[in-house]
Amino acid sequence: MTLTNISQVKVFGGWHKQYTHSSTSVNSQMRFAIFLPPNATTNNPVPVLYWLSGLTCSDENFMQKAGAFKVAAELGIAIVAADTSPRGDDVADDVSYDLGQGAGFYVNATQAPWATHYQMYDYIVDELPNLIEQHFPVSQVKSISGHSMGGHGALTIGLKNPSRYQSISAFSPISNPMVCPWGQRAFRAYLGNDKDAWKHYDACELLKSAQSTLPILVDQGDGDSFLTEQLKPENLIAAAHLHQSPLEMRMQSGYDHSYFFISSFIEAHLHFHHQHLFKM
Ligand SMILES: N[C@@H](CCC(=O)N[C@@H](CSC=O)C(=O)NCC(=O)O)C(=O)O
Repeated sequence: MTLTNISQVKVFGGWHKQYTHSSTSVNSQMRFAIFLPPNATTNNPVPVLYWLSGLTCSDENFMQKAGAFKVAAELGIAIVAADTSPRGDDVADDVSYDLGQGAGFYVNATQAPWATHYQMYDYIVDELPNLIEQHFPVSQVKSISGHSMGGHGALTIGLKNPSRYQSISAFSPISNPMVCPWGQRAFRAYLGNDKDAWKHYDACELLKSAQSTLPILVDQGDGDSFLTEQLKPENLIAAAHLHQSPLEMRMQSGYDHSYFFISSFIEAHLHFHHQHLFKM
């Protein structure tokens, strides 16, 4: 698979680079960004934190706003930021910000017109890590994190694939998409009306049926304007409680839904993942 490098810049002794490539799973051109810490070499492959962003985002929001590079460089962790959907003139879209391009919800769509390209679950779980491990000085050891729609993606992908990841974290995740407007709209479009199909992509439903899970850290601002209607962290806590799943939910006083919040706590998330990425 050919990667095309479209930018590279040195930061905190490491490198931030963007690439485009032709994706077989989503059947379109895709772009991602990678941060490589200074100690990443062929002789010293480093573990990777995969970052999934929220509605309206691309690979750039996290990389430009989260302030993650200094600590990732110190800890020797690579970070890969994916796009949030397939893109392009021939890719189905919607006029609203919460469906279509920029809003792929990290599922494999089964419904027309979305199913042709919206296979973001396969892209994130299989295709992107395979590409990253083939082309960069990284190991197969990985963890996953994300924000809002990307927090939902990190939780569901981590919970469904406990052997592939070491740890999961999320900022302000859409915790129970089956019962909130953002999730219901996306799942109805991408997955159809059968709610049994929705359960495979709902973190609360996955926790309810989980016997054991990876360690999970969630930070949620109590000043978040989406908290009550869309995010529902109390449902995640209740679902984790059923089987004593290892969830640490931290309510953070006064913080909103923005990248100001993410940048305030990203250091703690990197340390949390470091503890699990390097325990082997
Ligand atoms: N445009 C919408 C809200 C869009 C928004 O807030 N997007 C968030 C993620 S929300 C959940 O997935 C985001 O990360 N935006 C990008 C950023 O850089 O802040 C509206 O106006 O309500």
